[in-house]
Amino acid sequence: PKNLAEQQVIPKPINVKATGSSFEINSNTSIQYQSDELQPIATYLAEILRPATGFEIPVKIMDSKPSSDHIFLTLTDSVSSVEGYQLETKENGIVIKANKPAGLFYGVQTLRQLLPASIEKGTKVSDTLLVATGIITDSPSYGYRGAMLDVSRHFFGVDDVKRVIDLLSIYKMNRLHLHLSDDQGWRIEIKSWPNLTTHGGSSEVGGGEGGFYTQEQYKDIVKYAQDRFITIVPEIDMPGHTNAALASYPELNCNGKAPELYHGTKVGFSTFCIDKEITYKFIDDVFGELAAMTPGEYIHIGGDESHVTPIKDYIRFINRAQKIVEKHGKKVVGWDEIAHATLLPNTVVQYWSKGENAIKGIEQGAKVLMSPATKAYLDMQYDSITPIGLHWAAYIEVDEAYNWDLATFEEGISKENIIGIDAPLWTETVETMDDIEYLVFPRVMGLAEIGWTPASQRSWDEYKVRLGKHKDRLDALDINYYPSTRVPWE
Ligand SMILES: CC1=[NH+][C@H]2[C@@H](O1)O[C@H](CO)[C@@H](O)[C@@H]2O
Repeated sequence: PKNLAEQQVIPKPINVKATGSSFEINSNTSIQYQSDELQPIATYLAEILRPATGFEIPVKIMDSKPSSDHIFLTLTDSVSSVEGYQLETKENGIVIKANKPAGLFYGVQTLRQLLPASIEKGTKVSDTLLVATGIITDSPSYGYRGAMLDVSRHFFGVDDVKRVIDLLSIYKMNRLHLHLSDDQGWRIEIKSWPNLTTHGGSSEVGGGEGGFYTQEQYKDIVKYAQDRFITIVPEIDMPGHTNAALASYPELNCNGKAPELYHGTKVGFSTFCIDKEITYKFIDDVFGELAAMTPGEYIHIGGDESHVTPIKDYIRFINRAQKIVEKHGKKVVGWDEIAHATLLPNTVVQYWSKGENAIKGIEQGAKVLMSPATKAYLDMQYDSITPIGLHWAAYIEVDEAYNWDLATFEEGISKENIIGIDAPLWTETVETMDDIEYLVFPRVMGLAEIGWTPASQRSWDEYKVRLGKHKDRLDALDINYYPSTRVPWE
């Protein structure tokens, strides 16, 4: 195989020491884990290797006396970072060490990329599976590395969401933010307010049939994500972007009249009725049911573009909404306008358009989640002829999506203020899984690297070669990526 140091792993590992030989995965190879909690990770790797090799690849608790030819997964305090790992490959076996299971999972993702791309096809490969020997010591720069899928403008079913989870996990992303409600659709069943989905979930942009997740389906998505060390961050956008909820319940409207369902793509025309107590009963019920099925620590309350909510009302609303979320045991994330309100100590400000809002948040002691629209918005067209996507913020080619850093993007927002990166895919113009993959890939890979690898170790000139050599892997994974002419695809 290529020397370990010449491998094309994305995100780029922090430290690679090659020893110039190789380990062969053979018919004796087993995957052995140190404790039962690690068995699912061992099985995850086995289920990649078995179809590719045709070997049995048994998965079992570690033998008392380790022998050769095996892959070992062990936890140890000698790895300090909670998501870090050490991957050591010798001629007679592989040992992946980590402090927590997540680190082992990331070591497995790196091992996956040290093997030929053909293993991703799920069929028997001709080449012998050789892994270059050496030691990879790796850990992420930021703890929040994620993407957002807007399932409101266009609805995407459970299988599409699971495909997104599969693909994000390959690049060590650990958050999926689901934009579950907006003007055009309410996508999560709330048992105490059933019309939200029976009516509010029945359409989408362009007038299609929409759809929604039952609570069982949402829990299935949460577990599928958790098994891949991805935490779901659910968003209920408010007080603006609420036409679907307002259309579902007349009593939520100040004038007591429910608007029609909305199939367009305008923003900023809707608002909850700030002065009605039922509004707060509503969000208390919604956040109560959502929190009960969301193991992650965050619930996103939206807060963007409340253009028809008087600012003083907006502030009162955001202040109350935060307290309701925290009453249900969750921390709050909101789009950067929420910084006009009084932020609770754990509230995170998601920077999408106004740096001064994020800085207002920092002045209140808040942390920032970086999603600047000119760099991280995956719904932006690559250029003026990209068939889908928007360009209100910018055209974002693959190099432009890579050529920036979280800690230097905005004067006044530095590393210690930032919890990580979130790459939003808004779906006004996105209707199919192919559309999702076309806008998300390859840019999300560079954004995953921005969240993982220190800026001092990154450059477009080096990354573009590594990305170009990743082509056969993207093809093997059947990803409908944008073949940018700025990448030397091999
Ligand atoms: C936070 C935010 N609010 C707006 C803005 O981003 O632009 C998106 C399109 O790029 C749009 O869909 C969204 O409703």
